[in-house]
Amino acid sequence: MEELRIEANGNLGPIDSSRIPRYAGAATFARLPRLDQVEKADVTVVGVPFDTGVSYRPGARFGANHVREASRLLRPYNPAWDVSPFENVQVADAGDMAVNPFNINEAIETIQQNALDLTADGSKLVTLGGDHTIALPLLRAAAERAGEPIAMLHFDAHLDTWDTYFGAEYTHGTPFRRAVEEGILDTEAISHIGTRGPLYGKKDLDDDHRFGFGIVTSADVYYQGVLETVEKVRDRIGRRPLYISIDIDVLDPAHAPGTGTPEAGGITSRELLEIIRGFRGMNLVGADVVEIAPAYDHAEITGVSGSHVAYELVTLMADSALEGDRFGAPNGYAAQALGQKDHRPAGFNA
Ligand SMILES: N=C(N)NCCCC(=O)O
Ligand SMILES: [Zn+2]
Ligand SMILES: [Zn+2]
Repeated sequence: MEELRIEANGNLGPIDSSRIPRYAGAATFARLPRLDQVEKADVTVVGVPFDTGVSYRPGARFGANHVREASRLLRPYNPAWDVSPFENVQVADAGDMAVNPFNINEAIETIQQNALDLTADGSKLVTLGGDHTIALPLLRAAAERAGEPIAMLHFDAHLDTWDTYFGAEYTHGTPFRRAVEEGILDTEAISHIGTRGPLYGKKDLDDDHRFGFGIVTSADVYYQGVLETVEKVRDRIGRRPLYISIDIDVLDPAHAPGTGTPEAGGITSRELLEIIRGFRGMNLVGADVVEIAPAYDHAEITGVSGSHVAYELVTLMADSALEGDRFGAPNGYAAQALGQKDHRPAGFNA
């Protein structure tokens, strides 16, 4: 069947859902072209079907395709930013990395190499997991491309700075401890957001603090709100090269039931989307959305959350490619609601 796509500024966009029903055909992220259909992508979305690192419910190996399916309903204009991301930059879907499910060490090597290959021409990567183990090789590749240790914001119910499970060093509960040990993170500029739930002991927090992490708990987001959360981390990170890793279990299980290690008391999808919008102008060099396990999902709730989160990350990358300094510029609906109406995108009336 012919693909009728939206095209603008020389960028090949999504299949036009007003001419080809959005539920028809094979899924790519947001119905965007595959990487082999474009000359070069500024932003590449890639899947990593890998969940050999999980400590509880398996199934995140199916996460990327679940997000692609749920992303059919995304539309090309993002009103919270007044930006059409797929018009500003070329975004494409590279499909899935072929990762060995029986050998974690080999899988990590493969992911790192594939991430380096996909970013060799300067493209930025948004990776759909996969369990959280995959963040380590993705961070290695991002730090290598940046040429320096990078800042990181880690959205998660969990710290993921534990040491080992059953003696295993590379698991979904340990990637950020490994990353600090390897010196690939700028430990002046790393924070967890959305942390909550029971730990093994107080030592978990002491270790985490020693590694340099700041923590904005899920309760902090509730009590201080989106804007203060954004301001705090923006002050801490500034314009450093930034990687954002989003474990979907940062959301309350009501907003993301389809995940392997759910914890009650999470942030809402509205809060998460608004926090990302608050990062306008920050130097996002790479991102992932992980831990989506469709077997535990219902009515695509988690797939929808994941697809919108990835869409905001892509928008942040596309917005940064536009002219002008956007750092700290008010953005998102919360900023608008607080009276910064001059930044309200055209078309929204009071
Ligand atoms: N990264 C995620 N989602 N979970 C880590 C949980 C590790 C544990 O079983 O204690
Ligand atoms: Zn988690
Ligand atoms: Zn995690």
